[in-house]
Formats: sequence, structure tokens, C-alpha cells
Amino acid sequence: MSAEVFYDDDADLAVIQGKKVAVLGYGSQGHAHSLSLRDSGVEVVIGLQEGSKSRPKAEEAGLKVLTPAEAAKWADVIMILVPDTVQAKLYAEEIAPNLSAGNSLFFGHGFNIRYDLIQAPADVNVAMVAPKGPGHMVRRQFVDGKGVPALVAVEQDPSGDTQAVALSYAKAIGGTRAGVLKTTFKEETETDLFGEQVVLCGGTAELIRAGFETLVEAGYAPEAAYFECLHELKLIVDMIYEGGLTNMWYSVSDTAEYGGVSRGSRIITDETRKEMKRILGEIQDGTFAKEWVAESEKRENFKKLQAVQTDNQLEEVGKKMRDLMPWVQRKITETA
Ligand SMILES: NC(=O)C1=CN([C@@H]2O[C@H](COP(=O)(O)OP(=O)(O)OC[C@H]3O[C@@H](n4cnc5c(N)ncnc54)[C@H](OP(=O)(O)O)[C@@H]3O)[C@@H](O)[C@H]2O)C=CC1
Ligand SMILES: CC[C@](O)(C(C)=O)C(=O)O
Ligand SMILES: [Mg+2]
Ligand SMILES: [Mg+2]
Repeated sequence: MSAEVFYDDDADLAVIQGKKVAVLGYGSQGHAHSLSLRDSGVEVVIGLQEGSKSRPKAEEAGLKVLTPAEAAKWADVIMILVPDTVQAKLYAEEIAPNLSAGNSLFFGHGFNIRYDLIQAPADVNVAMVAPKGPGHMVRRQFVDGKGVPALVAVEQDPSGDTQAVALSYAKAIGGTRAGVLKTTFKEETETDLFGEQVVLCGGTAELIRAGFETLVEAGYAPEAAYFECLHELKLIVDMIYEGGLTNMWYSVSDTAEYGGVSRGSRIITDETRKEMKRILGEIQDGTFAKEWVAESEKRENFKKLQAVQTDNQLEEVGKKMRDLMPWVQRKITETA
């Protein structure tokens, strides 16, 4: 069954303009949501701890900052945009004691609801507005008059109008300009985790690194390897983004096309597909969530794995090459 999609005409901005919105967190998503909500005429405050590094950034942007507890108490709609692994503690200590019947608890990702780390009272609305892109791109697209597609889901709806509120919120951050798909917390969480682990972040990073290292180990110049395995990827992905795989195959040479269609399945093998299913299983049965919540405490293994990704020849060469191509670089954000 295909998903329901909503656009600007399906959402009424006045709904969210009539609510007091607290955005907890001023990071990648938090800065994008709060600035675009404000630019859309919504009354918004930011919830951050005393001494938070983000406080000066939010204040410099002209936003009012309260503690998370004060912001939650003040608001009708509380959007939680702090890291997934700190949300349950923040909820228990600062949000739950300040919730009133009819308040709405919003999320940018379904992790804590899907894995029962947060259980909201039955008289509180629970919904999700999850942009399908990095926060800095969400803000950049909004400022450029465009939008990043988003997902909305409603888990609890005691007020009866939670979907309309979520769609209105999505409109205020530019989501309905691009299209907002209706989903569930379960579907969003499981597909989002699968996408970022297997394809978008984990799979792509390993593919790039393995390709680069194979060429360099064979004696080719690291700069040439960088161009082939990383730089040019954007140009290929742009073609896929604009017209699907068909568009990409049409545009590349027939030498690239034959080489690709005859060799690609030797890289993504039946064993790779089996591993994808195993990873999906770990997401569905909660193994990954349990592992990540435990790891997030001390992050010892996480730090080692991060170093493998960042302290390597690919990243050194990449920095040097990008310094020679200033047009490639764009500041990650205007505001955060
Ligand atoms: N990154 C992305 O683009 C996407 C994220 N999401 C989801 O959005 C949510 C937010 O993610 P993201 O924007 O990456 O988060 P970030 O890591 O960028 O959030 C950091 C912000 O949270 C604040 N913060 C951290 N801990 C606490 C706390 N205990 N109490 C109050 N504030 C705290 C930080 O304050 P300080 O400066 O003081 O550390 C900072 O303002 C997550 O659910 C994520 O899955 C969904 C789609 C994409
Ligand atoms: C792809 C990573 C993401 O899911 C996202 C930007 O959508 C995230 O969690 O950051
Ligand atoms: Mg995502
Ligand atoms: Mg994600």
C-alpha cells in the first residue's frame, strides 16, 4: 500500500501559529526547526540546560532560552531534539513533571517511543515530524524557499487533532513544500536506522574507504583515488537523485554501464544481502537499540570506531584536495 503524502495545501500554518512551541535542544535539527518555526510566525522557546554550549548560539540568533523544565511547563507542544540516548532521562526528570493534559510531545525520530524508553501519559498527544535529511540541510532548504521531505506519525491522539498539528508544524519548517509522508513510529524508526547503518552512512562510508584503499595499496596516486572514489560520487548521486538509477546508467558511458552492471553484484554479494537482513533483524528485535543505549554511556568502543573513520589517509588527502577546490566547500550551517 502506498503512503499518503501531504503538501502545503494540506496543512494549515495557523494551527501551529496558535500554539506555544518548546524546542528542546539546539543542535543539528533543533536549530533548523526553531529558526524556521520562528520565521514562520510561531512562538518558540528553546529548552537547554544552564551552562549548555548551545545557549549562546540560540541567544545570538535572537531566540529565548529557558531550562528544559521551564520550556516544557510553558509550552503546548514540546519537540524533543536532543540526542536519542539522553531523551529518556530528560523526559523523566524535566518533561514529565511539567506535562499537562492536552499537551503534545513531538519527536524528530521514533527511537524512544518505538523501544519503550519513553511512555507518555494517555492524556498527552504523541507525534513525530521527522525531516528526511540532516538538520543543516533542513534549514538551508527552508531559507532557499524549498524544503526537505519529512515523515509524520501520530502515536497518541487524545485531543483528536494531532495530525493537523503535526502537519502544520511540518509546514512551518518547510517539509510540506517537498512532501510529507504519513508513517508510524515503528516504520520510521526501523527504516531510518536501517538506511543510515546499511546504505546512507555506514555502507557508503565503507564502500568509499575500501575503494580508495584498494587503489592506493595498488600504487595509484591518493589524489586520483580520492577523485574516483569520493569526489565523483556526488555527481553520480546527483544523477540518481534527479532521475533514478535509469538516469545515471543513461548518462554514464556504455563502458561504465557495462562495467557497473557486470561487476556491481560482485561487490554487493548474496552474503552482503544476508548481512543486511541480519542488521535489519537486530533493529527489529531491539538488539541494536539496547547495544547503543549501553554504549552511549562511556562510548569507549564508539570512540575507537570513530577514529578509524576520521584519522586516515582518505580524510587527509580529501582535506588537501578540497582546499584546492574552494567552490566545493560550503559552511555546514549559517547558524549552529
Ligand atoms: N542530525 C540529524 O540531521 C537528524 C536527527 N534526527 C533526530 O533528531 C533528534 C536530535 O538529533 P540531532 O539534532 O542530531 O541532535 P544533536 O546531537 O545535534 O543535539 C545536540 C543538542 O542537544 C543538546 N543536549 C544534549 N544533551 C542534552 C540534555 N541532556 N538536555 C538538554 N539538551 C541537551 C545539546 O546541548 P549542548 O550544546 O549543551 O551539548 C545540543 O543543543 C534525534 O532524535 C535524532 O535521531 C532526525 C533526522 C535527522
Ligand atoms: C541519515 C542519517 C539520519 O537518519 C538523517 C540525517 O536522516 C540521522 O539520524 O542523522
Ligand atoms: Mg534519517
Ligand atoms: Mg537517523
